[in-house]
Amino acid sequence: MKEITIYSPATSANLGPGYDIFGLALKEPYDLVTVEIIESSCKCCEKVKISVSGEKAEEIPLDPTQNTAGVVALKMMEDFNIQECIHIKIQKGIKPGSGLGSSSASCSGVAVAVNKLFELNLDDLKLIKYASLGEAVAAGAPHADNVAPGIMGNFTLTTSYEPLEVLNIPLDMDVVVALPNIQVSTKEARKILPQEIPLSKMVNNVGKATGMIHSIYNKDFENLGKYMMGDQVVEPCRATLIQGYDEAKVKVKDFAHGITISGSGPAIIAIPKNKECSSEIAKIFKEIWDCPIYETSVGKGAYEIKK
Ligand SMILES: Nc1ncnc2c1ncn2[C@@H]1O[C@H](COP(=O)(O)OP(=O)(O)OP(=O)(O)O)[C@@H](O)[C@H]1O
Ligand SMILES: N[C@@H](CCO)C(=O)O
Repeated sequence: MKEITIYSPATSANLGPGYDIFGLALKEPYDLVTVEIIESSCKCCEKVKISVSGEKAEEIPLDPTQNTAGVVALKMMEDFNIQECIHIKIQKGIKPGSGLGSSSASCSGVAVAVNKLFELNLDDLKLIKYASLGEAVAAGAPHADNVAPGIMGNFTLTTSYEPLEVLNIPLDMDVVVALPNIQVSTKEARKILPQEIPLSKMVNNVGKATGMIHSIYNKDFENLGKYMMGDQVVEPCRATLIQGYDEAKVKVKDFAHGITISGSGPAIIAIPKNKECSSEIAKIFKEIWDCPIYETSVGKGAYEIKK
């Protein structure tokens, strides 16, 4: 039967002061999402069947109403009156609960796959809207800062949620990412955040976030890293959840323009000063956490892999 496979990248959200707004697509790690049209007369009780392999596959729900990819597919199929049944095969390269947009990679991958397979011709913004519905299952809120770069690639700004508005900025930059073996659920890491903040912190964070955009346009990675580390609201709350993070911050100082928590953690992302510094940062991360490390760079959004 007809099928399509999508490369769906890991993404790093927030980048310090850009909570729920900033996001980066990474070249590695990534998920592969295959969607196959299966016999309409199949005996499966659902229109959407899911199977998962790879990183922590056993922890991922197969019920399409609980799996982030399933939720997106069901909604798209309902809206476009798609009668066929589909089998979603997710090969996880991104560990769930990582802070690298594992749940969102499935959402983005399936949105792009269903769009192509059924020739829906949806634009990126509509795909991001559908994909973000899946995030509500994993994070308790349909935040778009992972699915936006997951679909568009590069650096994205989700400038509005109602209505959804996303801006995309090309960015060619190396990063080093550590994935400490600590479990942090996005849902829980959102609950510990303050619902109200003093005006002074708002002023600080807007200043740092706007400074980041200026730095990106000027390819000034030194200032980008400095501003990225200036969040006074979210990062200080979550830093306490990641053992070893404070030590890492001190030890990478000479090698990184900046370091922060990726998404809701535990992943940590650093901007190296150069290639040699990238290896030094990777070494430091390995010593502290003895965990998977990715020396990678900003990359493309989800795309079809031609077989
Ligand atoms: N297709 C899926 N892929 C990954 N996780 C899924 C999927 N469907 C449901 N989940 C659930 O979502 C949760 C993981 O999502 P969570 O947002 O906590 O982590 P993450 O996506 O890796 O991190 P972050 O959003 O901070 O980058 C787990 O409870 C997992 O079982
Ligand atoms: N903006 C979201 C990203 C989760 O990856 C959060 O920090 O909760």
